[in-house]
Parts: sequence; C-alpha cells; structure tokens
Amino acid sequence: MNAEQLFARIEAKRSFLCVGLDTDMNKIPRHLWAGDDPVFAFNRAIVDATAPYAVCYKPNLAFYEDNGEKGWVSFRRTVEYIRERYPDIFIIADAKRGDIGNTSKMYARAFFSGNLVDAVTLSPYMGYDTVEPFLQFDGKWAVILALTSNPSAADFEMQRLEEGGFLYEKVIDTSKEWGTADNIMYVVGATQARMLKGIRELVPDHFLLVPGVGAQGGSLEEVARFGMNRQCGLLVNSSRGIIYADNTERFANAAAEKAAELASQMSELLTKYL
Ligand SMILES: O=C(O)c1cc(=O)[nH]c(=O)n1[C@@H]1O[C@H](COP(=O)(O)O)[C@@H](O)[C@H]1O
Repeated sequence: MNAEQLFARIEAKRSFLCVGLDTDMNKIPRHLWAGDDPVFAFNRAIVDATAPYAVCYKPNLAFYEDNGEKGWVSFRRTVEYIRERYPDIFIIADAKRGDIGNTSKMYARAFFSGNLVDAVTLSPYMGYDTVEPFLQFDGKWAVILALTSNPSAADFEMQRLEEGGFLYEKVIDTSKEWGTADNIMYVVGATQARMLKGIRELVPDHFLLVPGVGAQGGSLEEVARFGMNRQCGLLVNSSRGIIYADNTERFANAAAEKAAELASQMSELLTKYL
C-alpha cells in the first residue's frame, strides 16, 4: 500500500484511527479465559466491532511475546484474520526493532514475507543499515521512532545539538533521505502535539503514526491542527482507551462506541483542516 492508497482509505471511512491491539491476558474479560486462545478470541471480537471505524490496527508485540510460543500464535492468527476479513485495513507490527543490517534483514523477512503486516516500528539509533532491509519490500513501510510520547523522550530525543535543533529533528532530517513518503513514516507522540508544526516543516508529506491520545492524555484536536497535511498524513492510535473500555460481556460494543466517538471527531477534523 502506498501513501495515496492509505489516504483513499482514510477518505472512504472519514477516519484516521489506528486501534492498538495491546492485548493483556489479565485485562480481558474473564468469560474468555476458558477458550483455547483467549487473546485471539478477544482480538477477533474487538476487530469485528471496530473495523467500520478503523483504517489501521497496531498489535504491540510485547503483549504477545509475554505469552511465549502461544503469544506468537495469537499474534499470527490476529493479523491473518484481519487480512482475510478486512483486507483494506493497514497493519503495523509495533515491534520497535533495529539491529545491524544482517540481523535487520531477518526481522524484515519475519514480518513482511507472506504479507503478514504492512509496516513495522523501528528504532533508528543504529543508523541506516538497521532500516534499509525493511525498505526492500514493495508496498511495505518502516515506521521510525522520532519523538515518542513517554516522559523519558527528554533523555535523548529532546537533547539539543551543538549544531542547532533537537536530536529527533536530526533523526528525521537524515532518515527521510533513506526512502520516500511512500515507505517511511514517523512516530510522534500525541503528548508532543505542539512540536508537530516544526516536524511538518521537515517532512510535509510523510505519514505520522501518533500514539498517546486517550490513556496518555494527548489531544486529538491539537494533533490534527498541527500535524495534518494535504493527504491527512496522520494515523492516530488509541489502545487501552478503546480495547479496555469495558471488561464485561459487552466489551466489544463498548470498544465500538469508543472507536466510533474518535472516528466522528476525526471526520469533523478532516472537514476542518484538510
Ligand atoms: O511506537 C508506538 O506505537 C508508540 C510510540 C510512542 O511514542 N508512544 C506509544 O505509546 N507507543 C505505543 O502506542 C500504544 C499506546 O497505547 P495507549 O496509551 O494504551 O493508547 C502502545 O502500544 C505504545 O507502546
């Protein structure tokens, strides 16, 4: 999928919502625990309920790896289910990988061969050869961490450089030359919305993955005001705020309501800023 196709899907649904599948066994409703794969059963219900409002799903690998071998099976079943039932929906494996070229090549194959997912989140701090293998797959994306939503973003990303600017700006400015706006996206936390104005000067055309609305307190309105471009250019993620809206038997309906609420705000913001 390229940027134009992604934008077409955003326009069709009037939503730029990414639902984060950060599925924690301890937080899913008890009645699901008895089945053979409770995580998959939960994800399937969440996906079926939220698909009308979402253009993207983002399973975070940590939540699957925590369950060992079974976790990897739940992850695979989830992405295969989305592919089969909702082939238009973009899938990001939130794995935050990044290693020497020879190793990154294996990570890229693990996620992209067999069309498992469309994109993988990557840490850029080991440089070009960590990202390059992910750019060798047609239609696939590297999602590079730029300015993250966590308080500790101040430790490195927000460091001022002697040459001027912040380290995250250098990361964006350098790495944008490695690929194009059709295969590189940047992560910018919604809690950093005001910095989006400067980021848009560096990458006016790139898509940005923006987590941090909902549970982390970021403002959707500010994200759209400072970050939207001509092709929307935003995928805004919410995980806990949607998938754990309720932990009774009506959890999927509650998730759908939260997703619909966000999508309706997004529709208004598309009208206002696009
Ligand atoms: O790469 C990410 O997705 C990510 C980057 C970032 O800066 N902040 C951030 O919260 N995330 C991820 O986005 C999701 C946010 O989840 P909620 O806070 O529950 O909506 C989690 O999977 C985080 O790991």
